[in-house]
Amino acid sequence: MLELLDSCDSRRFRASEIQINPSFDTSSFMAVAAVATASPSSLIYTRPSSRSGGRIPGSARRTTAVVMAAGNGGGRRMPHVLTVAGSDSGAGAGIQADIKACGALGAYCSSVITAVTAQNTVGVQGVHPVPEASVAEQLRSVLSDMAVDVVKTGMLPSVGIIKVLCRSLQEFPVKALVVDPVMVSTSGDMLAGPSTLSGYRDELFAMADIVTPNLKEASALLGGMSLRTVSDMCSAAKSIHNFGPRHDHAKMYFSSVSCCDRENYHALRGSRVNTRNTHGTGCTLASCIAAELAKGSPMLQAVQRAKTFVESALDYSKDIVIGNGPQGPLDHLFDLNTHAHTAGARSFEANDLFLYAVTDSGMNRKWGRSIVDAVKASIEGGATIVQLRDKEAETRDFIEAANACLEICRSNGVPLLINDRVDVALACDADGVHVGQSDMPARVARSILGPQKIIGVSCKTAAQAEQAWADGADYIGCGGVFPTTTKANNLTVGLDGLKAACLASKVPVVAIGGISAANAGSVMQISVPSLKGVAVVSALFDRECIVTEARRLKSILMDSSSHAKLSV
Ligand SMILES: Cc1ncc(COP(=O)(O)OP(=O)(O)O)c(N)n1
Ligand SMILES: Cc1ncsc1CCOP(=O)(O)O
Repeated sequence: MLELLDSCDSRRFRASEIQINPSFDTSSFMAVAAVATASPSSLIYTRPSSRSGGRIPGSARRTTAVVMAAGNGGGRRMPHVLTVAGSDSGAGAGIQADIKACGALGAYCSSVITAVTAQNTVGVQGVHPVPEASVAEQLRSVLSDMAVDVVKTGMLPSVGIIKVLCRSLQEFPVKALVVDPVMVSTSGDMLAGPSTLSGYRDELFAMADIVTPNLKEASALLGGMSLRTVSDMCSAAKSIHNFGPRHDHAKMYFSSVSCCDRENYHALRGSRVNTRNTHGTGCTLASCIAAELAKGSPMLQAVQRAKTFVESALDYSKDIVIGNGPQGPLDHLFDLNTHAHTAGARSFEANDLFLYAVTDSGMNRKWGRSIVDAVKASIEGGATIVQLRDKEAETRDFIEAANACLEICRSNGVPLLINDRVDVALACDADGVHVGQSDMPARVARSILGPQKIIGVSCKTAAQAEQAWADGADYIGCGGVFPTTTKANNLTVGLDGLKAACLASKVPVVAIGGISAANAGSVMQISVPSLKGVAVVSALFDRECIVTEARRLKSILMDSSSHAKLSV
């Protein structure tokens, strides 16, 4: 399927395309993938202040800088979608859905409101078109000032408004036009009069790059034609295509199952999600296509990504309850919320670093215990955070061990991080990762893992600490403080090096390397506020009784930190 999709990539922005989507109004548009594919690297994450101790996180500062630079004519432009649609008071569809969907995919979304509707999960209680002159004024405001890449249309309640839009697009051409010919709501209520059919057919379709009717709308556009089989849908797509788009490589997409152009037929299969929360899926699909086009995706890729997004949103939203009616909305921002909602997961606090247990598979083998028993014992002894560090494990075994340890950590409210392996952390939904200077850069890990996960970075110097903060790290691990045999070829920074890094660090610090009950007190006594604890491997896992050693260390740390507090 992907090969077929790729074969059309060269036609970006030139093709006129038609999609008939029969299933959004019947809850049948289903999740193929459990993981959202909204390209994470293009999202700008700003983390909540509770995670950042009130400071402005690096990512938020960068966003501000971009906005200011763009105002001065420099800086980075954001992909920009303008939605021309109706307001849905319930915010499941219309303008509100469009803005959320574009935002979730990293595109800026401006809005021209064509109608104000009163609706909820029960149905549509009122439709009030906005006067044509006001629509024209809104269009001019946005299009004359902002660099809009793609226009996406939703509810256009009258032929007059369709004509106003066509004139604006002639005056201010954009890269692509996505037309979602909204006529009937998912609840079956009429949102545009029959006269708009001619407006679409005679005016707007000729300018469109893709048209995305659902089955009812496709049928209405074709004079009530019955559309039951895939073959019906294919011929409907071709008929609708004949209304307008005139480009050489004209394509047609139809249904959640397939899409085609003049020469090719592409399967876009999914499976059904059993949910009542389907309100706004049509608007969301069209907006996602628009957002992807604005980001520069070729049309088929944009359609595929949009479909994946909607499928994931349906899957993630299937159990949410908003309103009492039969048709609930999606949670468009599921990707931002998912990890925060993971049962047992909680946000990072600096004091989590107090007694940081870093596992070692070799040591546990030597003492004849499983990783799970070792982690259990460290938590029983008082470890406040655990890192799974295994340089030899096969990926499958690593994930299995991580899942087992995660269960223990979650039930004890202790975060579990994965050493080096962002893929393993993602696979088991661990609380985060710890990366070194030669591993995946923290800013890349952040863009992959999203705003909620914990990211620690190994740093030996003030400059590395500064960089880690700018990259969005939650904490740094500084060391080796003392010589150690656990990690080969590791430069020792000593207490002075630790102090320098702590003084420079804007995020909490944990000391690591050669730390044991014999010297943990001296580490904490450097008394720099950013130093929050010690991370140990052999002092716990290369001992006969992990619980006893953890308790001993904890009590030393508590003594020395209260001593340090008194002497500050
Ligand atoms: C808490 C903590 N600090 C530092 C390290 C070292 O990480 P790294 O530099 O990536 O070395 P390896 O652990 O990969 O050998 C750590 N793991 N944890
Ligand atoms: C992983 C790591 N990073 C710097 S030193 C070190 C090893 C710490 O092990 P130990 O606590 O046994 O000295």
